[in-house]
Amino acid sequence: MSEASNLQEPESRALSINEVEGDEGNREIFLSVFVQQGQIGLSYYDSCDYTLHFMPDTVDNSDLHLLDRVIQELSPNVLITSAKQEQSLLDFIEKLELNPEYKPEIVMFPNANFGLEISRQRLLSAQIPSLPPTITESEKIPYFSSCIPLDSVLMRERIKLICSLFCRKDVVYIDRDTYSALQIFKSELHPSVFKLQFGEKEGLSLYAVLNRCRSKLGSLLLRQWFHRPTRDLNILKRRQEVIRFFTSPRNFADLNTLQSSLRNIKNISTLLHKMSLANPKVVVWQSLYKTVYNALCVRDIIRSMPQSIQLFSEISQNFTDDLFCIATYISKVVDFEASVAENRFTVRPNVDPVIDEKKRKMMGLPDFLTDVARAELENLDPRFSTCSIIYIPLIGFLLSLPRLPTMLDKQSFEIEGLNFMFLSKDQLHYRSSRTKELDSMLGDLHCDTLDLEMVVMRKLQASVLQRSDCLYRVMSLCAELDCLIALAQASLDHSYCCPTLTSNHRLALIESRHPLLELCTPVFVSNTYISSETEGKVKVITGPNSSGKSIYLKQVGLIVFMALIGSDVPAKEAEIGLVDGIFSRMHSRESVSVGLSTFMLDLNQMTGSLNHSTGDSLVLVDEFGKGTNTVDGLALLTASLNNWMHRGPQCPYLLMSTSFHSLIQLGLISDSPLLDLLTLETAIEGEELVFLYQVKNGVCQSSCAANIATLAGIPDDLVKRGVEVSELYRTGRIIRKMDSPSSDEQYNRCVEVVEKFLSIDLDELDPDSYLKDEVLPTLEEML
Ligand SMILES: Nc1ncnc2c1ncn2[C@@H]1O[C@H](COP(=O)(O)OP(=O)(O)OP(=O)(O)O)[C@@H](O)[C@H]1O
Repeated sequence: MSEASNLQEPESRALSINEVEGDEGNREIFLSVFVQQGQIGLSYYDSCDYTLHFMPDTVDNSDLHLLDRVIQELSPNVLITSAKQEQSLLDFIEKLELNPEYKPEIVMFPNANFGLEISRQRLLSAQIPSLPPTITESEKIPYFSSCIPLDSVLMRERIKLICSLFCRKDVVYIDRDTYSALQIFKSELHPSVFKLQFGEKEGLSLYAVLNRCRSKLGSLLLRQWFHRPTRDLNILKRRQEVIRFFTSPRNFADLNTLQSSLRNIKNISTLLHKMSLANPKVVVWQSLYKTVYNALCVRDIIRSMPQSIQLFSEISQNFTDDLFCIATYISKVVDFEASVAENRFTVRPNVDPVIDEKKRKMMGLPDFLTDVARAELENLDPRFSTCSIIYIPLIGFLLSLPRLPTMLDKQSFEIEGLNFMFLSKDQLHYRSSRTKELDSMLGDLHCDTLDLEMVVMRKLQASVLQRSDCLYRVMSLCAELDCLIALAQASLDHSYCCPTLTSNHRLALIESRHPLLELCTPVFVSNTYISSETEGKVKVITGPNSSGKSIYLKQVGLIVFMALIGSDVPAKEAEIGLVDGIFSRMHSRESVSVGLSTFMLDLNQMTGSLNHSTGDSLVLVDEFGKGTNTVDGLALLTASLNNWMHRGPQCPYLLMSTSFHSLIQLGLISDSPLLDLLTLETAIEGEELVFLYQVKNGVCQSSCAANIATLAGIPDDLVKRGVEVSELYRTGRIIRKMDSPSSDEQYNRCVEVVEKFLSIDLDELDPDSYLKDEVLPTLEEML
């Protein structure tokens, strides 16, 4: 018998997301950075779920690549650092301030704030909801030591809660431009005016295609995986085994049931934070109950699955009976129906006999008060036809009478034997001897009940918070499960295959596809890419414009990326040797948005690829060198290509597309066993160029620019003239301007010049002035 079925099913009323999940719109991230002797210390505080994350001190290079990645992932609102700082960080901050796209607030604190002792003290004085409030400082030390090595340099100004390690071991390097060129993320403004306040939404991107997560926590974790592709085989294999399980057809039903439970798992960090406040709202209790109930449902299903799968056995072990206790306590204690009606925490009957007794009295009160009111009416001035007895918390019982037309001012409100209290909505309120009796007889029933219910609530809060460790584990395991089910679902929907991850230095993508373009085009032509030291690590691709070169490059980059987050990939088969970075030279950002010229952007990207790629990196270069004079661009491209090839085994997996056909025709590339020349197939049907998008070995002989121009709708006469000029240039003949005189006119001009020449009297001729005034202007005209 499953444990969740012993509990009452939670109400399916939609809860306001912001109330329970934290307000993403007002999310603020404070990143604290400290650089010392090539080591970088980082920690950040996320106001969305009140967590503090930190990264143990790590070596970073002089350009602070690691810091760049962290900033790219988090986009912190505030960057905190010490006023006394190393040059590398100062240079980094200076560059950051030049970026018009993203400007965090930079805050510098005195260096003393970053000392070890002061940081330790700050941590010890922090309020951690999962720890009992009575815990002493010396008791807190072992707790903190289990989360953070306290001998590491810590730098936080405001600390509330320690949560997870922010560890970046084995993270694959991918820069901002590559993320954008490969369309891994793509944020767009929300088209609906009603949703404008929520800012951006995800456009067509790899993240949007793979994100089938049902919980917000899952989506956040998947985003984190996207920012931290890894070459840690253990992590990747752990993810793959779960995906394998859910892509098996006999497990579809479980996949769907798990997804409907995961949908109801809310952000537990936020819930626990709200639980630690004085008076959590009813919606928080509802949400917590729903979360725990659904976590138990997840546990019940997972326990029936093979426990040889690491994630499943972790869920079975870590979703302990604490969850059952929390759910049982909440369902037995909280009266959700009454709580919603009264908009406050209300205790169920049979929890506390004193509360029950008081509530019983309160329930019987209306009838009793009607009798009292009837008796009071008999003693009143006969002008009053009605009266009632009301109860106001903290004030007590009052006699309420309708205001008569003759009662105009305060004096006229006075009635003998009664104390006038106040006037509200044409009702006069009095204290009588009978109401005074009621006060002493029934007391402050309502307030007493509230106080007693508060005491019960505090106990319940404490018992939830005591079990917060288990809840945090539930949160992270559910998020992981949600992400992996999402990846499995995407794999099923788009017929992906499971890549074989190896530490061999080989990439082999058989019949691979572009994961985004295949969704937008009716027929996608799949292509194979095999790269290793013996199978051509350097591929130079030539092909007419629009033949599919860029798509081929991007699809290789995307597939390798997908494998490095543990996902299945769009291919028939794939073998992925773990790469350490993906570098690219592709157009992604507009030059205006970064304040650099297009060519300068190209050069910056190429510099990064040349300086930081290793034998295990994947480098994608699309049309480098086109932004400047052809000869100079070609020279730079050739030099870069030769530089890579001369590195031998340290040459990266290089995929380079170019329309500089002379790179090959003029024999500019050094001979190397690493080199492989590829082209994209096209065919001419009649006059028309047909793109086949099939990659094959070889070199493209013609750019087919004229055919493509015709396809694009350029007027025929312009295309004809283009072909004519191109032919004249290739064969080294003179190219005449379109507006040059016709040959008849030219003949007549020549005759004129010759006649003039014959008529010259050579004895009287001044050669200099003749040359200047007659010959040169005529020559200019003729040419
Ligand atoms: N494998 C494919 N299957 C189907 N359609 C494709 C494929 N590859 C490319 N295409 C189509 O061809 C278009 C042009 O592709 P792409 O941008 O890669 O060409 P290109 O050779 O890089 O062109 P250019 O040199 O002008 O940049 C794509 O937008 C897509 O519609």
